Amino acid sequence: MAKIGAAQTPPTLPTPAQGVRWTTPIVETPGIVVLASWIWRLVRFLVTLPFRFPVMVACLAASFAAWWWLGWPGLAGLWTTALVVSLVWWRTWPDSYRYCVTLRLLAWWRHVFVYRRHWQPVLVISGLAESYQERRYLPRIRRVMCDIWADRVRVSLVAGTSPADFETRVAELAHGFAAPSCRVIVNRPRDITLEFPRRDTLAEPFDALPTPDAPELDALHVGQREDGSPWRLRLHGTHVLVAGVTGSGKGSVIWSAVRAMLPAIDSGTAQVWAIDPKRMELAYGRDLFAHYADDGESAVALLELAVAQMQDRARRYAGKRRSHTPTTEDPFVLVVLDEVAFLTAYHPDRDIRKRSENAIATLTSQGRSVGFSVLAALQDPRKEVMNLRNLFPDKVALRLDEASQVDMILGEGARDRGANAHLIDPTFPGVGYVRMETSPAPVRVRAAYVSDDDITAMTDVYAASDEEVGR
Ligand SMILES: Nc1ncnc2c1ncn2[C@@H]1O[C@H](COP(=O)(O)OP(=O)(O)OP(=O)(O)O)[C@@H](O)[C@H]1O
Repeated sequence: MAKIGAAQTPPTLPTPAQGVRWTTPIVETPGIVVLASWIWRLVRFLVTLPFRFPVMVACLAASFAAWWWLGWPGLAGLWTTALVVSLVWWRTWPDSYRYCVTLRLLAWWRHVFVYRRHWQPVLVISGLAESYQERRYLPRIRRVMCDIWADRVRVSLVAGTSPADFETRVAELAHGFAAPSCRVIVNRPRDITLEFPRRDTLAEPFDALPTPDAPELDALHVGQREDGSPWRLRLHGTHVLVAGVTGSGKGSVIWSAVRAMLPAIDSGTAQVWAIDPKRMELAYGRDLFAHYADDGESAVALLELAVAQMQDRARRYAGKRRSHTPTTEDPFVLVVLDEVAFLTAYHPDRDIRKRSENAIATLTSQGRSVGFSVLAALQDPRKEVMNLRNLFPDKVALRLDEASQVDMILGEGARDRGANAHLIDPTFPGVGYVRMETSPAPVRVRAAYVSDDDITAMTDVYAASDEEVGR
């Protein structure tokens, strides 16, 4: 008799749990097969060892040969000679020694004791290990290389996964391998490199850079990239928007660019037209500018003059040439706009707002090929404040307030790829992220700091005379 309250099951129907179930049969692998597989792995390891670690194998082989033929004194002699050669090499050619010995040893060490050791737990916990038919597949480390500031781990992806899976887990990977950040570089299909900096090369500010003799307007040296190489900013043939909260160092990007252009300004092949609503940032070097405006009315007049000159140049070029080469007759014109939202959003006069927006839109959409560029700075990148963002092909994200603003500036996916502009330390002004034309992965950079004294010195040497610039 069924108990009161027990589940009632009709005796003729099987419950779903009692339906037919197929289970995978368990077949025991014979011991000989396991043994053969281990022997095969050992042989493969020994055969490939000289190709994978040629220097280490050669050292061991030479040591063994010295000991075999010459005994312990021979081995001691060999190692003493190696030590002396090493010391002389280190003292005489430190760079080549670092490249050929120190960094290779470091790469080997980090491969074995950091990446291989923690690879499985970090990848499994961060969700990058894949399972298929009850087997686990891990991306494979192909090689670890070190340079002066970062480790580069080359990885083969598991079939069916994509680099985007790694890009969305850069924070987990960085913390997992105790690195300050992680960047994903795609080499080929199923072949990526994870870049882990070992230290922050941009932690120390650096002074204004020397003025070049012949400035390249499409690659102005304005700062340093995280990997120690120069950060070159293109101005000729593009427009640049620099976004960052107050105190993030927008001024240093603008001033570094102007400084790098100085000889071209001096020779008359380039002009800077400046709009400075705060009257603090650019006023200091006012004499360097061909035109200067600091209130709404004069700023719009300046922008409309730039549009008129640009259109005149375009009319002259029509049907004759398709690109601009800076000359004294047709100089490269850089319109610098500090706090562009003052004109497009905050100015009380609606007419001024409308006219400036039209002028900026015209300059940014038509100026590129005739030698007119806009370099604009902005504190708040939201659409309500600046809806012309997309007319600027190149953007620099300095320290931002919110995570959501990163993609607004650098484009979709930039934050997933490691551009954490919202996490930049406030004590690191001038640090930011840029996207280079050659790669979708954002690059961390720092602008050189151009002090007030530097600006004064620049003005003393290079100030444009009114006659020269036709003011
Ligand atoms: N590249 C840099 N390296 C070191 N220090 C810097 C750098 N840029 C700026 N600073 C420091 O940070 C301070 C603020 O910089 P800056 O005025 O350029 O910021 P900003 O973004 O233009 O701010 P705001 O929008 O309020 O004008 C500067 O006074 C300077 O001391």
